[in-house]
Amino acid sequence: MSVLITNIKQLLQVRPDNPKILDAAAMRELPILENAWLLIEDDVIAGFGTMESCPDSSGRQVIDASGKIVLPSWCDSHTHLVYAGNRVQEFSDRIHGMTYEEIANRGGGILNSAKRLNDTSENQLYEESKIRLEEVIRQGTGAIEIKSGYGLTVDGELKMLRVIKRLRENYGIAIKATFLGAHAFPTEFKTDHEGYINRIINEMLPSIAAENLADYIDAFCETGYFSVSETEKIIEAGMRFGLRAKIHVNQFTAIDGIEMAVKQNALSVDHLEILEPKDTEALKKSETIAVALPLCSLFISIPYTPARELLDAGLPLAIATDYNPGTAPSGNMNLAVALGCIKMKLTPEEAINAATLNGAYAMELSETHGSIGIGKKANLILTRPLSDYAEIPYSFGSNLIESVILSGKVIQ
Ligand SMILES: N=CN[C@@H](CCC(=O)O)C(=O)O
Ligand SMILES: [Zn+2]
Repeated sequence: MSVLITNIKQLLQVRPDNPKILDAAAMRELPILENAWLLIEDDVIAGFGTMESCPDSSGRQVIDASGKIVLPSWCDSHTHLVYAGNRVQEFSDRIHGMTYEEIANRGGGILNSAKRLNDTSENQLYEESKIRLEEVIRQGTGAIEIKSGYGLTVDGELKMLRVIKRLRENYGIAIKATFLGAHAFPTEFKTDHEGYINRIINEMLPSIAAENLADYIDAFCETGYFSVSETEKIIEAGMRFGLRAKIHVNQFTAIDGIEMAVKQNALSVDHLEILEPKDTEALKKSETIAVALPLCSLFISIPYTPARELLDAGLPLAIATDYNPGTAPSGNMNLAVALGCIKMKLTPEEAINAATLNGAYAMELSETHGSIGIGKKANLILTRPLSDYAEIPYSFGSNLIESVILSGKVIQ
């Protein structure tokens, strides 16, 4: 199958040299082609250029993109999209003044979702999750990471990861799976951390590896959750099974988890709403990327990741949604990009780079996703007619997407 997109007003993120990551200096630039064409053969980008060199359209499906913008699909490197039910009751409780921490302390939060999930069948969980996946695809996401972590039992974690596997098999979107058994301590292990960590290491990890269900390992490294040394133990165990770390850290407190994660060569450290100069120092000269989650900051009213501090230190940054029932019940990357600009003071160029190529890096997908280049996956967003790409974060409440292309197939 061959699809030719013509008369593209602005083709964004054109990087023929196919870089794998963009540091702060590179993030300032968003290479574009004006009045462009793009050719898709099967599921990959086969060519692009300006309209003077547009290839013959005969025998090809032609999409006229006059006035419209084309960009690579969003790469959402941090989600918990597989979950059961929702937490609307806690939403009301927070509106009435309770904090996330208070709700968690009375057995709500992650443990609430875990109870629901363990009472839900694998089929039901798949049906609920696929609705969310289909929605984020329509919102322009073309590569996504999905975590487990609402099972907290061997069966529950396996159930979640099998659902992620089924989603990967049934949809054209790239999906990476992360094992997050260390999301919270189940009530029965509240005073027996070692017992639960042993269960993660000796029971969950071997079963997951036997079915090849995970790409990465994660832990919630936070005061009241997993300490730095507990997190390190879990990372090391994951690495023995070939799972590199992506770590929840510095969401509420800075406890030196970033330094440890960098030492363990984590792929990403995610959240970072609370950041100290030593954390930024630790990230320099590392291959670990910082991932900001602005929808979480918006939804539970916590600080936004100080993106300018990270960029001023020369570091690369990715933006993701954190789609989950408790702190960010939305997988809308368009909104995450807009908040990156409005609340984190990123320029539109920086925010789009953070949500495409750097997001792909945070899933080890930047070879194939996140920019326009020959041979890269044909996962694209086509906007409705716009004056300029800066309208994408500017018109933050509007749906600017006219259609998306996933693995070369046009989805309206
Ligand atoms: N902080 C840890 N995990 C999720 C929230 C989980 C939940 O509340 O269900 C997050 O990234 O914000
Ligand atoms: Zn998260």
